[in-house]
Amino acid sequence: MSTAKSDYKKITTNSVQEMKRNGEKISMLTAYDFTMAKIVDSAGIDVILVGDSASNVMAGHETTLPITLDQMIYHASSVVRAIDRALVVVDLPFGSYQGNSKEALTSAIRIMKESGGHAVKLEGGTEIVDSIERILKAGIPVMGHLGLTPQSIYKFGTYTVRAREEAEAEKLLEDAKALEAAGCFALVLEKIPSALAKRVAESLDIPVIGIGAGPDVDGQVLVLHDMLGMTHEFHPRFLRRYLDLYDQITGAVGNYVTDVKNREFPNDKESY
Ligand SMILES: Nc1nc(=O)c2c([nH]1)NC[C@@H]1CN(c3ccc(C(=O)N[C@@H](CCC(=O)O)C(=O)O)cc3)CN21
Ligand SMILES: CC(C)C(=O)C(=O)O
Ligand SMILES: [Mg+2]
Repeated sequence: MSTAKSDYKKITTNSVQEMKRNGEKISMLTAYDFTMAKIVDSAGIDVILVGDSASNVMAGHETTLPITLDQMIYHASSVVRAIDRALVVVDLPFGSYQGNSKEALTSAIRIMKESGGHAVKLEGGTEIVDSIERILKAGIPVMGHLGLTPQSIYKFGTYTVRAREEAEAEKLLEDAKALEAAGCFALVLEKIPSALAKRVAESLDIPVIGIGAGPDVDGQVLVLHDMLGMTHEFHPRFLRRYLDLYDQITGAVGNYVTDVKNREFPNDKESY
């Protein structure tokens, strides 16, 4: 497939599964606010993730752990108001689903009811299958997330590539199969070897969307602010920058400051 954006009018969980069956790659980016979501949706993205990376990108926290369910709902409701076409998936934040399956369901229902998002994403494998099943029984689509799972960063201590060792790789494949069996409509794989990601994508019928998982998966996801070059200090190997907005914004703001200082803004045409 060499087409740019596909001709789906509205993306659903069924559409992304159909894309995998048809060999069409799935495009996914994060968004956390109305204005950015409107641009990304108009540009033809398939899936918008309201990621808990908002904790880093929007709020300046070091990890994704501090962001709350209320804050995720605020971001997600802003995104939902902007979109005409994309499927909107919302991360369940740390602490809103790990307690038990009832807590997970309550959190997922709040996301759906209060934000208008279309699906939720949870980090983890077999240990959260009962929660996933309970959420699915309520009619809420679930996306899985395996490999580098930032909500468990303190268990691992680093953001290095995951599942390099054979035992870990087998465990990840088993987790992926368990998520598919539980009924997840798709799965994110973060920062794992390409060969393993390929194996997972070939072993599953549901779409596998990679970030730092190589080319042989069914779709790709990046954090919007990273690919736009706004997050200056963040340059993992998997990141491709499509713009250098940090530098461009710095230049624009610098020009504005100069104009104000030099009394060159506003001019007559810009005044009443
Ligand atoms: N801005 C942003 N982009 C992301 O992709 C992102 C977030 N925030 N926050 C939540 C998680 C955390 N993620 C991460 C974090 C670090 C690396 C990483 O590769 N860090 C180091 C290497 C660390 C190591 O190898 O020990 C790097 O090279 O930048 C990758 C994904 C992905 N997610
Ligand atoms: C990096 C993606 C997959 C994510 O979970 C996030 O942005 O929170
Ligand atoms: Mg996340």
